[in-house]
Amino acid sequence: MSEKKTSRYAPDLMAGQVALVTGSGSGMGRATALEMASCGARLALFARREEPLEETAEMIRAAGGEAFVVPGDTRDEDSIETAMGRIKEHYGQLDVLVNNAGGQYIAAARDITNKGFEAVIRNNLIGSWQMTRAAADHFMYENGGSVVFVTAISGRTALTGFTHTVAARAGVTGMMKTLAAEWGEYGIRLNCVAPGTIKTEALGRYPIPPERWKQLNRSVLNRMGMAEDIAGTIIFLASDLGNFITGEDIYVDGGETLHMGHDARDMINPDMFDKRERGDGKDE
Ligand SMILES: CCC/C=C/C(=O)SCCNC(=O)CCNC(=O)[C@H](O)C(C)(C)COP(=O)([O-])OP(=O)([O-])OC[C@H]1O[C@@H](n2cnc3c(N)ncnc32)[C@H](O)[C@@H]1OP(=O)([O-])[O-]
Ligand SMILES: NC(=O)C1=CN([C@@H]2O[C@H](COP(=O)(O)OP(=O)(O)OC[C@H]3O[C@@H](n4cnc5c(N)ncnc54)[C@H](OP(=O)(O)O)[C@@H]3O)[C@@H](O)[C@H]2O)C=CC1
Repeated sequence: MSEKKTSRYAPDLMAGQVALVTGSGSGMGRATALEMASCGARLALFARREEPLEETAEMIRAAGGEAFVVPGDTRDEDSIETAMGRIKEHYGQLDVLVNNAGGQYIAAARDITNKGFEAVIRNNLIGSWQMTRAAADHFMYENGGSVVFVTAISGRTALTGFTHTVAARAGVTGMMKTLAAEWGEYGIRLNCVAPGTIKTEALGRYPIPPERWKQLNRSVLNRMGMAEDIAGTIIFLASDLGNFITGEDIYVDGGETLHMGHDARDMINPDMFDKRERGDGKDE
């Protein structure tokens, strides 16, 4: 169930559409770009490092798809303007924007400086705003479109060690809802996908050995999330499948955020809750 799957949607689901995915040189961004290409979308790949983007583009081309690399930084207006201009020249249209780029560092709130807080807000909130505003200005006010933001589960629960990014992601969700209300009349839909703990290269950047992630994972589905789990939901929202969905915030966390308060399994007898063979009920 957890193995990587490709082409889960119809191969023409996104035919004729152009999609820009930020942070598409790795992790969820790459998985989304690959799967969108397998649905017939033509891709524009955006991140700071060109080499990983070229690798993604090569993977797409090797599978028969079309991809175009536009390096840039979501915090840098000039690089965004350049990217939009190049997309206009190359494809002449942009129908889907996935704001997936982001990142932060772990720190106790008492150790976060104002400069550090601002850096994380810039990377995760302001960057997403700047991309979205530019996509609307250049393409979507005129022709409509769909925007998906990748956030985090922090809208529903506290996430100690991440005060700055929780503030940024909650900001993205609020911004998304308000833009959805304002921009419906332009035919622009906006939604968020909030991932739980997802097994990507990024987890390797935390000071935790890989096996610890398995222990720390609170998904009720007994596995870690995969980049493809997130990609599938992003495509559902971005494509025509989500045609009447806007202003939504979908959690893809394997039930991670179901845990609130006490857990009886820690207090009573854990065996009571063990997985058991079920009878047919006749003798019970
Ligand atoms: C959401 C839940 C789960 C999420 C999972 C993932 O996201 S997986 C993704 C896994 N993670 C990633 O992918 C990592 C991505 N993270 C980053 O790229 C950076 O954290 C960034 C977003 C702040 C870069 O913004 P930038 O280039 O604008 O920043 P800069 O380098 O110039 O620093 C500005 C200030 O920020 C502070 N500060 C910065 N780093 C640290 C630190 N390690 N330690 C302490 N403090 C730190 C410091 O105050 C610094 O000022 P100083 O003291 O130098 O005068
Ligand atoms: N993995 C997880 O468990 C979770 C991740 N998230 C978030 O989901 C998103 C994807 O995560 P994941 O795939 O795991 O992470 P990755 O670090 O693999 O991907 C993030 C990508 O964003 C790009 N990026 C970062 N900052 C910028 C920027 N300022 N401008 C342009 N590109 C940028 C990076 O490329 P480059 O360095 O080349 O610019 C990188 O490829 C991120 O926003 C992450 O914070 C949220 C919840 C959980």
